[in-house]
Amino acid sequence: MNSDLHNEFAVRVRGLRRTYGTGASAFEAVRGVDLDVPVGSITALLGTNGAGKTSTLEIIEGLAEPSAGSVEVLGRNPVTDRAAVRRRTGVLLQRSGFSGDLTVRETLKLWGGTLSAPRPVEEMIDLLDLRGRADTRVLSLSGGETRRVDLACTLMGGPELVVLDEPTTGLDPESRREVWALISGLREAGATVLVTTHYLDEAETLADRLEIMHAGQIVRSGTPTQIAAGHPSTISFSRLEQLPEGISGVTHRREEYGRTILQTQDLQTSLAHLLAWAGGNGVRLDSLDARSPSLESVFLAIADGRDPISPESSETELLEGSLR
Ligand SMILES: Nc1ncnc2c1ncn2[C@@H]1O[C@H](COP(=O)(O)OP(=O)(O)OP(=O)(O)O)[C@@H](O)[C@H]1O
Repeated sequence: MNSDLHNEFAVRVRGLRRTYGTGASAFEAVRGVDLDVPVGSITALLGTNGAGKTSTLEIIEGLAEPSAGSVEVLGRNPVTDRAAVRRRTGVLLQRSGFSGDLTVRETLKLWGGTLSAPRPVEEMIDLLDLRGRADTRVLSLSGGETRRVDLACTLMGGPELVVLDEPTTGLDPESRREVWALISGLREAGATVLVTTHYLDEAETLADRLEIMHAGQIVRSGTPTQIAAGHPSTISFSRLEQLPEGISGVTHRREEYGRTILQTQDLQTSLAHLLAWAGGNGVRLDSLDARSPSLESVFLAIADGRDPISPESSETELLEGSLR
């Protein structure tokens, strides 16, 4: 690892702001973001639609300048030290700009020519499982294969920091899992990964640390377990009109898509109470489902603007200026 990477964070962002347009039409897409990506970690940046993830990532990638705040990537300024940072960073954009007329091998050769120390083309073909498609033109590839070519290019320079913007969007479940294995392998090889994704299961499976953005700010930060802690568990079943009053621990009830959904802070007690009532009254709870707090429930609460968490009830860092 490079000697000037003396600090423990591959990316450090402080008070980052990004405004599009000026005057009356100005829009602030990033509103004071602090973000640390520990060296050797996989950090996932998640967010509701239009939260500002891409706007933030573009600044980290050195493609845009912040309106305010500071960004350090591998200890350097990604805009003014762009050449140095770029050599040590692999970026996967949502859409790559490669010509579809070239074959996979030609594309990798061409890309390798732009790098100072590229890994061999044939090694990348094997790593991304593209051997059978090496002489196929990129425009004839499936979505998953095209994404693997993009990833091969991202990894070809042997980057210390890998920035992946939605790496598995549009991939089938099998290809997604292959990409997950590849990303985990990067961490094992000592690289740092910053990834954005819309898939919560992906973030939960892969990431050591999550940063959740909403309306231009980071509103939750921590491990997946820390983030889910303190959120209610849910019990659901096919809609029932008649339910007992005051099931122990239940804090909220709603009906959605033909199901009754109960939220509880004490899943075991509420479930025991409900089952005892159902058993005693000959009631069948069809499609009964009980689950502990998940990242999904946290995320939906943030997206809906209802966020039941309180700072006392969780280890999660409740960040200043969170939900509005
Ligand atoms: N060039 C631009 N000019 C004006 N507004 C923009 C521009 N680019 C993005 N925005 C706005 O900034 C906000 C943040 O956009 P951004 O693409 O960073 O969010 P995101 O979290 O990546 O969203 P998504 O996950 O939906 O792609 C959005 O409201 C978007 O409409």
